[in-house]
Amino acid sequence: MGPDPAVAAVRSAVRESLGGRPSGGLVLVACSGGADSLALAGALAFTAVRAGLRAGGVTVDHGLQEGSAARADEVVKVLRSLGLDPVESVAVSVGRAGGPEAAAREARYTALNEAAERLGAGAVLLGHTLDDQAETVLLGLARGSGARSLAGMAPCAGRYLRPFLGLTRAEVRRACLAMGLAPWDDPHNEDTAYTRVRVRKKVLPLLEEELGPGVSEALARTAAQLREDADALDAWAARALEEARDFDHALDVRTLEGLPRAVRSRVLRRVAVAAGSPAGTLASVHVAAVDRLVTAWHGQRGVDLPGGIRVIRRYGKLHFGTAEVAGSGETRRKA
Ligand SMILES: Nc1ncnc2c1ncn2[C@@H]1O[C@H](COP(=O)(O)OP(=O)(O)OP(=O)(O)O)[C@@H](O)[C@H]1O
Repeated sequence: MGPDPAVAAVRSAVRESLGGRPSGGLVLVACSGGADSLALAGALAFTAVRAGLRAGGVTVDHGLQEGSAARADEVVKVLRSLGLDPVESVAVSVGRAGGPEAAAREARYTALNEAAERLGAGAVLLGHTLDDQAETVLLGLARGSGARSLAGMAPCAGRYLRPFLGLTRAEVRRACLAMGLAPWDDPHNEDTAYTRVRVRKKVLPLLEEELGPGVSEALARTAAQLREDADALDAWAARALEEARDFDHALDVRTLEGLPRAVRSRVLRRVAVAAGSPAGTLASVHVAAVDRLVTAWHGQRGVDLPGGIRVIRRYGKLHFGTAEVAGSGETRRKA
């Protein structure tokens, strides 16, 4: 008798995601002890040996909940019992900036990056599922996001791999239990004070009830399609940027005018971020304001962006720089 179908599915998802890695390389699973990342650990332990890879694990203790250190110890024990080696527990201190959830995520990724560097791991696996992806897309739609955000989480981003984006949370949980692993259920996942939990527990079930089953799968498919579109537009923008930029890193307005707005706004965003405007606070209204310097210019002096970056149009070029530098340019122009 073969393995339980859910177990077979998680193993095959991990095998597919690890395909083509150089043999002998180390792959880490980022494990919280929840059903998703525990199933991931179980599937990795099974798959890695057969793929000629070494498998290890890291758990991060955010220190935010009662008993979190003991739980991290528990996770370490389970990962070791699966045969993973090395296994590390990393305690992080979580700041408050941007809210506790965002701060915990940032501290976690910093810790995972450091662990990957220290241990020489080529890949880190994350347990996000199709349901997480559907929630991300719905939240993005509610915020009016563009294609890049609606593309959701990438199956492969740098060293991070998400093998379970094609599997439902229920399927992954079944696999976890069928492998004899006891998941820890984070009480936060039940707390409807969090928008994401309300989307999971109220909005998506209502959509499924009213529109028919398969809404989450459909949202995840939308994400995958938009990822391809957004990748294509980004590649176009990268080429367009090379064409529009002169030796001085200023952008030629005529070249920009000839681009579709979707491509031009990507070029402008990219240059603004490279100049020092923080990606997180640079909103589409800011990019639209810079775009008007190109398409609807009435001699206005310039546009201020977050991070003290100023964009000015001068002699058919857009210049991005700190407000002081741009300001001195303006003075020169007037002189
Ligand atoms: N404490 C932890 N230690 C190690 N890995 C973790 C921890 N918490 C989460 N992860 C990893 O991140 C994945 C996603 O977890 P979760 O959905 O709780 O995080 P999120 O903050 O919503 O997602 P993201 O970090 O991508 O924004 C988990 O499946 C697991 O692989």
